[in-house]
Amino acid sequence: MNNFTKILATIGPATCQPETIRKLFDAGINAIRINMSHGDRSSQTEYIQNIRKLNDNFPILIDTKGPEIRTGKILNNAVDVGVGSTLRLIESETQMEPDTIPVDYPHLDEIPVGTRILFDDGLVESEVVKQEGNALFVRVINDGPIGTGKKVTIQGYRVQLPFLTERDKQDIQFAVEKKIRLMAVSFVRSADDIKSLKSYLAALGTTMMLFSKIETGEAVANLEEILEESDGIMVARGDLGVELPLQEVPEIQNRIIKQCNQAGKPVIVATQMLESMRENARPTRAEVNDVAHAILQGADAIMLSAETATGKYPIRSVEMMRLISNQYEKQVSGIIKKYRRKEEVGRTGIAQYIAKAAYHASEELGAKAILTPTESGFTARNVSRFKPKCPILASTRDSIVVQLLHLVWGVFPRLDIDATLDLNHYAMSYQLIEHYYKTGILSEQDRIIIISGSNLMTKRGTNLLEVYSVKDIIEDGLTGKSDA
Ligand SMILES: Nc1ncnc2c1ncn2[C@@H]1O[C@H](COP(=O)(O)OP(=O)(O)OP(=O)(O)O)[C@@H](O)[C@H]1O
Ligand SMILES: CC(=O)C(=O)O
Repeated sequence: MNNFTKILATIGPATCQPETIRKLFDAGINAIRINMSHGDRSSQTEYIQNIRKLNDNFPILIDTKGPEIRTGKILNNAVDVGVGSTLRLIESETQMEPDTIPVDYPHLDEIPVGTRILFDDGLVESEVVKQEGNALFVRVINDGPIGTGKKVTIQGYRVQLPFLTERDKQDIQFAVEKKIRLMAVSFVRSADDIKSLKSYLAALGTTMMLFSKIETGEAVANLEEILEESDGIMVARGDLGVELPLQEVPEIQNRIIKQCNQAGKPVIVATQMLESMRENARPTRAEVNDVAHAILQGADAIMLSAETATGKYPIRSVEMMRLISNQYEKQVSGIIKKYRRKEEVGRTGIAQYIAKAAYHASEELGAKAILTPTESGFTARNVSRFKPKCPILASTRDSIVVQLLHLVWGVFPRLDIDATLDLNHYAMSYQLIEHYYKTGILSEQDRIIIISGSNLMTKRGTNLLEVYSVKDIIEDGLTGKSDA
């Protein structure tokens, strides 16, 4: 059992066929992202159907559009704009003339002359030179292509759209109908945004695991409260790099990863990780270094965007990420140990202490795995913080918890709907070990660690650490009495 770092791949025209999805699975992805800013209902429906045909339970994460502005449909899919040229921005769905760019924003008349407007995460930069009715005229500062559905960033301006737009609500309803349980939430600004989304989901009679995307200065400032309300975080470097000075992105990424690790919540590092592989079969050295760096910093998951959505080498991109993660992931515990030890003195709860003890025991005893029966995933997430060298085998009765745990570093979740909590402790341990023994994950000579709550019935939380030799427990059987 390898592949502790989780890989999230964005699906798109390059990868939506079943045979390609199968290859993505085989290359080692752990979840698929559907970016709701692109495609239409029929393509999104097709993606979900094709994924589920191969694996009905495969984790799918929708990424909301959020209160953002995008270009409409551009003729021939992209237009090259030159430095010094003037473009006219209007609210429209489709481009009618070459020098007019349609955008999906009704308040263009609020944007003052002199404002910087960036397209496609800053690829093309421009400045407003004139307002005329509802149209804005901008002068291009650096040239490049402007494509269909590309992000439009108006610097220093707070977009006048509600946190949950009508479009987002429709997209979320669609995801709920399709029984999707993971969501990356765009442009979260505060904990209140997440609370309002939870209320909206509750009104729809459901819950989802929510990954807040940190992509603005406001979100960076409110990280602690956002993290508290969220199930996980995504470092959305595309927007971060245009909303804030680009050179600040590395230190923000570092801070977010540390804070998520400390809270025991999964963090995904996203955007341009192997960007050049959209066109090339091999990444740049800098990209390989970026992926390695995110892993060594303690990221739970790394993401592929256009590389797998529209790129020429989607499968190779996943394979490359796997090669890099396999090279570095076993080194993470040594690197994070120093700062973790300092942080935790005097702050540890009982369950956190047991998780830490499980990590230490696994290293000293050379354990094959740490087993955690878990209701909410909390225990498994807490062990994952220490990045042990052996897998964390988590079994839970809750399918939404399984989905989340697929994105947590080093955790291999299993849905165990038959788990009975009225078993005595030994019998529960026996059943778990027997399962992993029969499926070939454990063998007789292995030692394993189980952490759980001593009183399964009252669910008082994790307070027990046990160490077993697989051979002994298999010999002793369900009741713990050896026949010999
Ligand atoms: N479903 C899709 N259909 C077509 N193209 C897609 C799809 N998903 C992604 N893409 C393409 O891949 C590019 C990168 O994907 P990514 O998901 O990072 O989007 P993005 O537009 O940069 O926005 P975001 O900030 O939401 O991530 C997109 O700009 C788009 O061109
Ligand atoms: C993923 C995303 O939305 C970003 O990087 O901005």
